[in-house]
Amino acid sequence: DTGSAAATPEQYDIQYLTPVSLGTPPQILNLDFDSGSSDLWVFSSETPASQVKGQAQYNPSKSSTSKEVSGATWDISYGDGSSSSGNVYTDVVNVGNATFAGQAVETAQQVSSSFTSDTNNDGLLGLAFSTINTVQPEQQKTFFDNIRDDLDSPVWTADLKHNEPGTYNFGFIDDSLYTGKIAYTDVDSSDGFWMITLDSYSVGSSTSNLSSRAFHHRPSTFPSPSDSASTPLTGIADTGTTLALLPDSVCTEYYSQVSSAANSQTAGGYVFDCDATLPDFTYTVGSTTITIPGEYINYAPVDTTGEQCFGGIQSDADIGFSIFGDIALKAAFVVFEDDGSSPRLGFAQK
Ligand SMILES: C[C@H](Cc1ccc(C(C)(C)C)cc1)[C@H](NN)c1nnnn1Cc1ccc2c(c1)OCO2
Repeated sequence: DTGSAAATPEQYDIQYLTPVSLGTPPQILNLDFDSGSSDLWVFSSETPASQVKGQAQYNPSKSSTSKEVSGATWDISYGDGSSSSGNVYTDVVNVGNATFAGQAVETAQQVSSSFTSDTNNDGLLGLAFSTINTVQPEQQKTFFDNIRDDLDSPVWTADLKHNEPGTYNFGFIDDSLYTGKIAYTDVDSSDGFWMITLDSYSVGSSTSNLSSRAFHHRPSTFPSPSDSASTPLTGIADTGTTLALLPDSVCTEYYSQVSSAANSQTAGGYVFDCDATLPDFTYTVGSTTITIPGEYINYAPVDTTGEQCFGGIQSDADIGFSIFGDIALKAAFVVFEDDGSSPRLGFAQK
């Protein structure tokens, strides 16, 4: 079995939505595939009308293959402060022809305001590890965990793009979607996330890290480029988070290259003049180097004046690990591989 479906970005690539077919006859909902959470939940006939603003709703009573999971409930809170909760059914779920008949479909009886106001997002499809699924009393499996054994290969891949549709594939690696080699790194799934350590990162093209003076005249206080070029970054690969949330030291190093940048309390992070030229951000996984073009890091205007823009790299303070969100992932072809025992992440240029 294999599946292939489009990942279409909302404005500013704030999230990517993918059509999913639920039930019999098929009910199509556009879901946010989220490798940083593990619940498949949807707006439903059970969501109060006051909390629905244009979203498509899954109606289990209109599906001949839905079964209520008696006594089961779910309740999830996300790091950005949003939340949702409700009941659980099983039904046929089809993602680009990869199909599982008894997938847990969590129907929302409550969603927080940020979900209500996101009119095109009909729910989330979790692709982190099933150990952090929130259904009680019996935890449910993610779509990938359910279909893994039926897939030609125990993988799913993300080819997210900047301001244009990309692709989520299940069960196969499409060699036409990348160039060079896929470099793999081991995943620590003990917290339920695709947690990895990137071998190094660098800001701008390496020469921009050097002082303007000749190499051998660099004063000893100047941060040697090797400081960042061999510093590892530990974090989670999270298709459901828009930005790259990185350590304060990395943010400081990055925005020190942007003369108009400031860390704004009011804006909630680093902002700069919208006409600023931003340096690239490069990270390496084994022998593969991924470069995020500076223009991707000019994320979006802070307000309608369009003078100040919000950075795509922000601080991971208070989270406890970095989050390699869409800003970092859309520059790469990413392979999420899990044979059930030793999960790995692969990165390739494209
Ligand atoms: C935020 C998303 C989950 C989500 C996606 C979309 C939405 C809207 C549709 C309403 C736009 C809300 C929520 C993320 N998914 N792994 C997540 N789920 N749990 N933690 N994270 C990542 C994190 C963690 C901490 C942070 C953060 C982010 O932003 C600021 O601080």
